[in-house]
Amino acid sequence: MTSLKLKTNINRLFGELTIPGDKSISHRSVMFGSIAYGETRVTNFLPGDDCYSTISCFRKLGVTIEEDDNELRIYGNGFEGLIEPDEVLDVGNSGTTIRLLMGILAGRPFFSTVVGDDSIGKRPMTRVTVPLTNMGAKMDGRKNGAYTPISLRGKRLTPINYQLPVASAQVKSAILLAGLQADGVSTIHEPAETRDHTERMIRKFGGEITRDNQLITVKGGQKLNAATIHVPGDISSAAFFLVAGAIVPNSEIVLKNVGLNPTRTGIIEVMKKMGADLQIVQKDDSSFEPFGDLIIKTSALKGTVVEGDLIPKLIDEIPIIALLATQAEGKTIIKNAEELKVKETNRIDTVVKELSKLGASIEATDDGMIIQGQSQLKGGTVSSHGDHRIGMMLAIAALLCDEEVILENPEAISVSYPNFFKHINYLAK
Ligand SMILES: O=C(O)C1=C[C@@H](OP(=O)(O)O)[C@@H](O)[C@H](O)C1
Ligand SMILES: C=C(OP(=O)(O)O)C(=O)O
Repeated sequence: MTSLKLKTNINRLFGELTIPGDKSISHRSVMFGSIAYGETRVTNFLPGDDCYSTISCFRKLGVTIEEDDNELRIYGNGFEGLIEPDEVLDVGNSGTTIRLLMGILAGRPFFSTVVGDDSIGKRPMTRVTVPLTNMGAKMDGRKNGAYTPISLRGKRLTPINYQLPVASAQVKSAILLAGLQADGVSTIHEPAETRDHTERMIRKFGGEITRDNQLITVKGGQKLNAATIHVPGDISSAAFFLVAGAIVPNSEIVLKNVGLNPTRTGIIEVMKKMGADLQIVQKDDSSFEPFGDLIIKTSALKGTVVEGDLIPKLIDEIPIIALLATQAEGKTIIKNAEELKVKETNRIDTVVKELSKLGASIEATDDGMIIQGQSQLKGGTVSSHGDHRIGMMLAIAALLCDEEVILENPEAISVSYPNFFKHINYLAK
């Protein structure tokens, strides 16, 4: 494990950034390219570790995937084109890869084993193994099938009518990918709307899927055809610079080509409610995923409450929203966010622990956190705990610190944003 001296005490952030490709959409472009027929071309694919884990798994399943500087090309032969892998499928640190992959493998008539790193080994898998087993797949794993390694033998699947016990796009997507292989029509009811990239991908690849309020319906046996995908920038990555621009004095940042799918824009809603000087310009709704440019300027912020159906629309942004709240006037309360406990780390614990070290006034609750605003942040040694979003949040916090800040395990950041430090250095020039 290495450590890094972070940039501190910054007077201003200024300039224009093009945000790298969306992680959720990049994963799905490889998966759908692999289960469709023909040559899928993907531009602005995120070159993050998690997305390379997805590519590596599908190569082991027999799919030819070529990559050069500008483009990814995936040569799919339908679900039937996937073959039994000779090796275990290693998803690294990626929850999205393992859960969606299991949905695909559930319907394939061969044996496979999925594994990941230590963090993946602690994340719950029953949420996908239960519905997929109900559809007919055979699966087993450590602790009665709850944790990796998990072995699977896919089967001919029966459709399912399923009420999701948690608002999770990964679980929904795993069932949809299995549903596409089932003998009949499956329905999924989600307790709150979650990111809908899988639904949009099904349509983009020529399939049909319908939604009526929180009820989603998909028919098995549809043939998907290759597509040309341009991946918009990741709003979850843009979030770090939206917050940085709002809290570092005298700043103005333009963020280009940011994905603005309404199931992902909770951070914009919250920042506007807190009083952020944030504008959306050049919005383009004509593509399968909307995108646009964002302008953020230093802002006078006030505390807020973040809760309820908004949580799934900003789940990955909560660590950076917590930092934002340390600079707002008054109290911010984050509730109904217990899902944070089962991410790359327990993000309630790691956010509270690491921001407290820098002098923030923040306490953990059962389902979120309470933050008292307007703290002067100081220096210290902090850790990403191997969680990319915690590492990036701490690097943005350091910009406000007037003493030295050392970040342990900064490498984790390459999971979703390999150029992150380059982008900070560019804006803080
Ligand atoms: O479907 C996806 O691409 C994702 C869904 C979310 O997870 P959950 O489905 O577990 O909420 C999110 O936290 C993750 O970063 C990506
Ligand atoms: C939770 C995350 O990803 P995953 O679940 O794919 O590991 C994330 O990127 O914040």
